[in-house]
Amino acid sequence: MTAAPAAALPAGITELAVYEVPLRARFRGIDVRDGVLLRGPAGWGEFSPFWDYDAAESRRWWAAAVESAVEGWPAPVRGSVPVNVTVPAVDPERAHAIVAASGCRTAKVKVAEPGQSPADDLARVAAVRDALGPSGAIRVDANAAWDVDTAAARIGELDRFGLEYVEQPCATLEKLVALRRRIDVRIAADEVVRRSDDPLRVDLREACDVVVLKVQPLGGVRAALRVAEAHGLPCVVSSALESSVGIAAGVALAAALPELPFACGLATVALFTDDVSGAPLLPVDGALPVGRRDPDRIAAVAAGEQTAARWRTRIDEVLAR
Ligand SMILES: O=C(O)CCC(=O)c1ccccc1C(=O)O
Ligand SMILES: [Mg+2]
Repeated sequence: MTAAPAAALPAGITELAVYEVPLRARFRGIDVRDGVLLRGPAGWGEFSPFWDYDAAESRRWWAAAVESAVEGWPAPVRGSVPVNVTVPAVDPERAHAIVAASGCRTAKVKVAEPGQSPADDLARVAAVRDALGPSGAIRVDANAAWDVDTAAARIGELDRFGLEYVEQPCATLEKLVALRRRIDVRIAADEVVRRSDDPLRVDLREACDVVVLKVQPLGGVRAALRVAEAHGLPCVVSSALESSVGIAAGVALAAALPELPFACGLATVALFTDDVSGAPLLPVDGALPVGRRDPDRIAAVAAGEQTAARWRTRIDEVLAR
């Protein structure tokens, strides 16, 4: 970064670097991913809240980056983390190719994309089942797009291909509770937890079977471990589409959880056309190794001055109280 933000950075932060990397396919309305890397005594951390999130919501993301850079992470209880391949809302041929190339035995498929039809979802999930074979696991993520009736109908159709769970099918806790009474497929809670004012106190009883944990939105590895403990449900660690620096924090969380019954959504560096690290955290045989990544390729993926300036402003807003 050419100039530091105006506000004082936390003690120990010695360097900021802004990256910008195009995605291979549009994902959650994003074509280019950007974010800030922070260097501290424990190593590098990532701060990359989405641009549609305000300063208040971004504060937990900042806390996660500072934890990574200044404090570091709790000790791992496993040395590698099984992961799912993430399939954006692409056509069936592309979905098939993404899964086949991944080496993963679990796939997470985006469904209910605005502008697409139920037939598009069915074709994509069919292609993913074909690529995985009968023994692979398929989960779908609707990102809160459906009302209860629509969710029940769509999940019934998609479950023809065998679903491990459906992530955030409806927006609210009440709708998830109503839906869960009507379907046999497990429900995973994502947005209702990570976008809540208090993720520790969301009443998930009867709303879901699985909790999705994301390091940045929950405010760090330790904060996410507390969320896992508070709910006492099986957890899946997933990314917020970070570079390998941020993904390493997700892997640290997954590695520190007492139980890890499902594959984690941490293979998303594969959605990037490039990475901040020359040793990107990409899955080998469906798993990621535990360990940090340094941004040794930051010069190659450095953001332009406009993007860098935008991030300086954003950090100032997050630090202003
Ligand atoms: O879980 C995965 O497989 C990848 C991560 C992912 O889907 C995601 C990434 C960025 C923002 C939101 C989401 C989401 O789970 O909805
Ligand atoms: Mg999700």
